[in-house]
Amino acid sequence: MSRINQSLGEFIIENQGEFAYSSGELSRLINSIRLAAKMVNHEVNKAGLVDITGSVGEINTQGEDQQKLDVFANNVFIQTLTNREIVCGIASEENEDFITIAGSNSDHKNKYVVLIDPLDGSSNIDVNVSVGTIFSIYRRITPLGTPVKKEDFLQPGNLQVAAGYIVYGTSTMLVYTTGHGVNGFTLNPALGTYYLSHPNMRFPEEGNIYSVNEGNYVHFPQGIKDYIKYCQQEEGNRPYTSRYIGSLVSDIHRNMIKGGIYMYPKSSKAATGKLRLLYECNPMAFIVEQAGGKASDGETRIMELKPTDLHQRVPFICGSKTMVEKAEEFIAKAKN
Ligand SMILES: O=P(O)(O)OC[C@H]1O[C@](O)(COP(=O)(O)O)[C@@H](O)[C@@H]1O
Ligand SMILES: [Mg+2]
Ligand SMILES: [Mg+2]
Repeated sequence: MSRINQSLGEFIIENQGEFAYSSGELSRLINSIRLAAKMVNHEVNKAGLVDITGSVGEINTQGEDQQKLDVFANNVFIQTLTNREIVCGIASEENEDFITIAGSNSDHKNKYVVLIDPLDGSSNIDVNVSVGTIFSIYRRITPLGTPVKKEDFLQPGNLQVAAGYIVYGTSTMLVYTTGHGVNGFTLNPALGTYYLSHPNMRFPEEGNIYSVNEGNYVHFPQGIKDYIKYCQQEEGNRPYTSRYIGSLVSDIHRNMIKGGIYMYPKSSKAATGKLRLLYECNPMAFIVEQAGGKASDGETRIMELKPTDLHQRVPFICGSKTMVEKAEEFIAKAKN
């Protein structure tokens, strides 16, 4: 049951009954993410001050120039989850391998694994443009009492028990789902409390915003080029408006509120696209679908893809249902 301005803590407790395996552990897990996000929010708001700006001068496991805030956010989430003894393993976009968390009794008794993109939209940190954090939660499939294994992290997205993101923008919001719809909570910085501001978020069936890095246009597959041309044609409610922030969380958050499509296709420069299946595409796909939208790699439902590698990348198209279906139509036509 939800009420406007209900606090996130109240909402979690009042809705934990909805959850199939409710034992309070998932609630504690989401509460820990809420806490870690507040600590990261505090640093993000200082972006621009010397000590938190710029690169650490190292290339991360993604081959990207790792930012100080990437490292800070990664440490905060890993520490907060580890200290609260509620997860048996964590996989992060910033870490080569997954982290096993035995627990203080070294008994590997915890049920959940968490996968995180601790700081999404890193290229926007130093230019004061909104960034985010993305999280995805699964029940482990290996036996309790044994160390977590890689297969616990390589589960298809449709087995997620919860997923969400935090957007650090004009305000800070935490948006998540446990498979019972999508709810958004805005942080009141004065009180340090998140309040339910966006109950039961829904993607408009159709929208008029398209989000894609058109700088890569010449490298895109023909189907994507044809769809972008379709978006720009003078017909019906087109041409659509082009909006691209370059932070996945912020682009999808805007499109969920206003209606629109986000695309990060494969290209001749990136044969499998750029975005990571485990840390970005699966959790955002769960949110998008729970809000009535659609998410695919252009052909296959993202959440049905069987992951094979901790850092695999996939083409990603998601948003308003009819717009994603139209894009898939162009992709299929160009293939024939
Ligand atoms: O600059 P590009 O190639 O358009 O890529 C932007 C995309 O890359 C990302 O920044 C990748 O995420 P990270 O910042 O977590 O590495 C997405 O947030 C964003 O949508
Ligand atoms: Mg990211
Ligand atoms: Mg990141």
